[in-house]
Amino acid sequence: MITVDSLTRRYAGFTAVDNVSFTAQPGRVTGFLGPNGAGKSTTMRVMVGLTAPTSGSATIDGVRFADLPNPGLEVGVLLDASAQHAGRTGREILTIAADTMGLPRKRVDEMLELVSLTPSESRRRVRNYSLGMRQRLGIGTALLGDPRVLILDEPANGLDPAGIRWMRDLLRGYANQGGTVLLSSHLLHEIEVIADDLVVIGNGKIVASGTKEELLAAAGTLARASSPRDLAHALEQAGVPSTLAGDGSVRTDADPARVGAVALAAGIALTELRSAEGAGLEDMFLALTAETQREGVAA
Ligand SMILES: Nc1ncnc2c1ncn2[C@@H]1O[C@H](COP(=O)(O)OP(=O)(O)OP(=O)(O)O)[C@@H](O)[C@H]1O
Repeated sequence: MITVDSLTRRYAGFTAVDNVSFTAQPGRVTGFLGPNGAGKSTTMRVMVGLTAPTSGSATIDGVRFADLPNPGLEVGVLLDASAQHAGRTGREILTIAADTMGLPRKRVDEMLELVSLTPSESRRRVRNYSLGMRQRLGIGTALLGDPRVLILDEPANGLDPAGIRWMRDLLRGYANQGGTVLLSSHLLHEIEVIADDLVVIGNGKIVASGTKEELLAAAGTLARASSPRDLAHALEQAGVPSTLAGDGSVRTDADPARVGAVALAAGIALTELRSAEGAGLEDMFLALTAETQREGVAA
């Protein structure tokens, strides 16, 4: 289990991570979600001892990463797939890591096969790898020591849709066997398909956490009609409060059957009617993203 407890990291008056606490449990994939600059990488760097916390702690089964005798056998880490030595081949990188951890060389071939790098690809220098190949190699390096905890920063970056599905299946299988997976992303939908639990961070603070089901729980009803204003008006007349969302949909806490009945009675043809599953989380995430968006980019 990964435990982050009241973790704060300041840089010259700027608080990158502000009193953050959460856990990542064994047998679960925990998604660490937040817009660019939210503090995900900083939190993960503290977890693996690359950045010192200003206060608070991050531990793996109660032990700080720096105090683990042979960390690679306990925690698999992928923080930046492009940080691998560009002049070495994929096979060399895995071989050096295996030797450092005291693992048999056959583990290298097993990992190459697991991450689907072919023998000829494994003999190519990493500078000639695509980002997706680097991510695969990075995941192979993280899994080399058969650790029970995986910490992956944006591992889906650069993977194509087939690669993302491959990674999802790999991480699912790993968690199903009791492993603890923490992976970060700045994309809600990417993490939604992989994670069991979600921790959402914005401006250095945790803004939501819980199981995916809890966070995506039905948030009322979403309806669309050719004139959303007419629909909102009809709902208001019927005593059903609603809001007009920026995307032209009408949101309400009433259930879909009630909204359908009101629309029918008012002679309004609906073009969409469903429970607004996930809309709450998506709205919150978009608001967070907009808040942290740099000027100019937002426009
Ligand atoms: N060494 C440092 N010195 C000063 N500021 C830093 C340093 N490292 C990170 N920061 C700042 O801390 C904030 C959080 O950065 P961090 O890299 O943790 O965010 P992130 O959530 O991983 O973002 P991204 O999705 O863009 O990788 C940012 O504003 C960043 O500029």
